[in-house]
Amino acid sequence: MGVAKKERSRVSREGRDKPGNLKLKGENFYRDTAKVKRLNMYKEGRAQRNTKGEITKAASFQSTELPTARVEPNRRWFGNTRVIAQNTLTQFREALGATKKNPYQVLLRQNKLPMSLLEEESSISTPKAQVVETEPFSQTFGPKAQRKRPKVAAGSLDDLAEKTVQDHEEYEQKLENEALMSVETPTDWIQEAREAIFSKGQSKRIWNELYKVIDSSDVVVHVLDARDPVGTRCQSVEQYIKKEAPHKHLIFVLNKCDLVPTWVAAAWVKTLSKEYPTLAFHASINHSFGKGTLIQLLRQFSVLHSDRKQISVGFIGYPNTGKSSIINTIRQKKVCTVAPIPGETKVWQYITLMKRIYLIDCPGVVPPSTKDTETDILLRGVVRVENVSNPEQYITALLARCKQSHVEKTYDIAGWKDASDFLEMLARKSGRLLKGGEPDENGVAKMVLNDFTRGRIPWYIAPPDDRDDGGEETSVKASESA
Ligand SMILES: Nc1nc2c(ncn2[C@@H]2O[C@H](COP(=O)(O)OP(=O)(O)OP(=O)(O)O)[C@@H](O)[C@H]2O)c(=O)[nH]1
Repeated sequence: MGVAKKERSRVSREGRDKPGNLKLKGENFYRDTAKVKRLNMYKEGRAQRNTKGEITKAASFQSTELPTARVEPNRRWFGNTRVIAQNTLTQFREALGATKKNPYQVLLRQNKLPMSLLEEESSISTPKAQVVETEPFSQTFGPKAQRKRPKVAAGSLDDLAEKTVQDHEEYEQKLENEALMSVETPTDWIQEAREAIFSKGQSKRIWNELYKVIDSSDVVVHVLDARDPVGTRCQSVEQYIKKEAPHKHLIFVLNKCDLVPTWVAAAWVKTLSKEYPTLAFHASINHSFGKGTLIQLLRQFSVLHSDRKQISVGFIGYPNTGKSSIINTIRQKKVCTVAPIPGETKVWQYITLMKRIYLIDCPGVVPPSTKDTETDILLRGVVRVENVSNPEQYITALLARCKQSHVEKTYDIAGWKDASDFLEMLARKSGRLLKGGEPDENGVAKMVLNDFTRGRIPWYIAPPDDRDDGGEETSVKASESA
């Protein structure tokens, strides 16, 4: 019996209606043209060799005679091109550049404008040494080269030193930004050396929450503490927004203005307004300040984006600056949990302010920085004081930030020589003694630190002197009348 016949009888015996692997004559038995073509294509992929293994005919892809693979140029490619004169370009750059830099003006329809013409950065960030364009090759290189001295960026040693310092600062800034982008801190060795509690607000989880809030917001409200706006400013986050999401509006809200004299708040608003629109605020459900202005501003943003169904406003900033309190104040209701301890807000939270405006509360974040000491971090209120193991060591720095008369008035004591003496006097005055009459310096130091961060002791960082207009001065001074 032939193979085909055997196979057919096996298939019928097993009761199957389809033949097995064996090909039977009939339908699909012969290869059709398409299949033959495909099989030949596979075959051509290999080089043909003789019995010795030498290639007699190269595979098609190995052939040196390549077919012409050229896309024919088309006039339509250039149909959407405009040519503008140099002076028109300059006018455009001046007019739009001024508007773009002004924090109180908004550039609408950025997608429709040739924004790339405004930014000349690309040519600056990748400078090309256009040597051959400016001097012929023979003059620049080779045996007849006339060029002896290399052209360096700095003219003198001082210039070079200055440039090195500048480069170093830029490098540090870059590291910080990279850390921010990768949600990892570049300063792992610093983190390890520090107590874990001083790394609060820097965890991956918190940064992820921050990114979620930034991504979902059209307006980002950066909440600063009026007593120390520079210390509670997250510049790396600002730069991140400027670079990655320039279409989002960023504004500053200077909260806790009730804890500083009016002139200090006014001076800080003036200084910070040069960079971003800044509002002074006092968060309180019944006796607030700045609530109307903030709501008005948010309404203006919603009008600006009238094409959208709603806008989202994200509140970001250091822990304990009062983000949740501001939301409660403008909602006139306790919608977010507020506490005098940092890290109260754990995850982001959506709140409806009105039909077209949503608010988002974000946990407090602390940007990784190589410059901040543990004392700076503690006195900014980032850390829960009860977890600090040696609170006494920070009292010297604390006393240096406050005016002596205010501390005397707050605790009704006077004439201490140093921080330890101060703590002892305070412990005796308030009756906080340990067994055997020893003053409880640890407990008293924690109390003083809490009073400092919660505003019982008046203090503030002096705003920069308006006369020199430098915007850098942050010397520590105590308040005149808080
Ligand atoms: N004096 C004064 N205290 C304020 C003001 N705003 C907030 N606070 C206090 O600051 C503390 C922290 O407020 P929260 O609203 O919890 O701060 P937060 O920024 O949400 O804090 P995290 O949850 O850690 O991110 C609370 O004890 C508030 O009562 C203000 O304008 N003035």
